Amino acid sequence: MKIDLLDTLREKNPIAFNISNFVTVQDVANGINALGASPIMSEEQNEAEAMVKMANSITINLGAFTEQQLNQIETVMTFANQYHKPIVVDPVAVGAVQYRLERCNELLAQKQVAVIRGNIGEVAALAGVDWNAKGIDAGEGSSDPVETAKKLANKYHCVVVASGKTDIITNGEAVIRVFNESDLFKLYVGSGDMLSSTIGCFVGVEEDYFEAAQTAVVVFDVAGEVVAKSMSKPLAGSFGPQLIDELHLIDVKTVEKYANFE
Ligand SMILES: Nc1ncnc2c1ncn2[C@@H]1O[C@H](COP(=O)(O)OP(=O)(O)O)[C@@H](O)[C@H]1O
Ligand SMILES: Cc1ncsc1CCOP(=O)(O)O
Ligand SMILES: [Mg+2]
Repeated sequence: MKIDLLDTLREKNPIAFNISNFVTVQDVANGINALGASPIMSEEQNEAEAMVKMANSITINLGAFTEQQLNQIETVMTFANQYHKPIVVDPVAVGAVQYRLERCNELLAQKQVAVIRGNIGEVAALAGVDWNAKGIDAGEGSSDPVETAKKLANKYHCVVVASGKTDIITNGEAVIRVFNESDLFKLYVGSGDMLSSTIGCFVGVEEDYFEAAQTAVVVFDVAGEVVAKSMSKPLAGSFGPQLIDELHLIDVKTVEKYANFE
């Protein structure tokens, strides 16, 4: 695993264009800014081409899109493919809302993305695998998460990150599992969105998207684990800001020391 991509990220300070949701946009912007990227958000169709040309990567979060935003998202994805800029998609709640699932599958069928990052309920829905998702959360199911993630990666010829207590990263063949974790991630809305946008930062500096996704997951998970272990009162409200602080502080040595993957 290329953990020193963290240094590359900070040297290059990539412009990370994010189409976020109104719930978590500020945590996403501050999280990836603290990490060493340069976030920019936009919801305006008329500046789509300029945004894509300027950006090193595009992260599209489908957390709370409107019909108008969907048109902008389509335009942005078209330009991203045209200008060869990597796209990360976060398919929020596609396992729970049929409308979202249909729109997301349409986008993924028409455009080429670098990485899909969702919880296992979202990944299963896109892969067409049986699972009971619960709103924005993964929910429950008995299908094999690794086979499910691989199926989705092969369906859309991209890297898939299926997050959860264990995070699964696959290009459809090879699989890496990351075991760093904390229950506090589940209590902080936006953890998943921040992870997706962190992956967006790394695909902006590394053309091997499988490698980029691995580094992003390990950096993000270790940051959260380090924070959780350091808290005298491990509570949800203060976890988020401290996670942002740790994304600022974390270095290659710390990640190498605590990273737990195979
Ligand atoms: N059950 C869990 N226990 C510990 N960490 C988790 C758990 N679920 C998710 N995480 C961590 O939380 C982050 C967000 O993942 P997840 O909760 O699956 O996304 P989402 O918020 O989109 O549902 C990931 O870094 C993942 O490692
Ligand atoms: C609560 C909520 N509703 C629509 S988007 C959103 C945030 C989802 O964030 P995450 O998937 O990172 O928990
Ligand atoms: Mg999510």
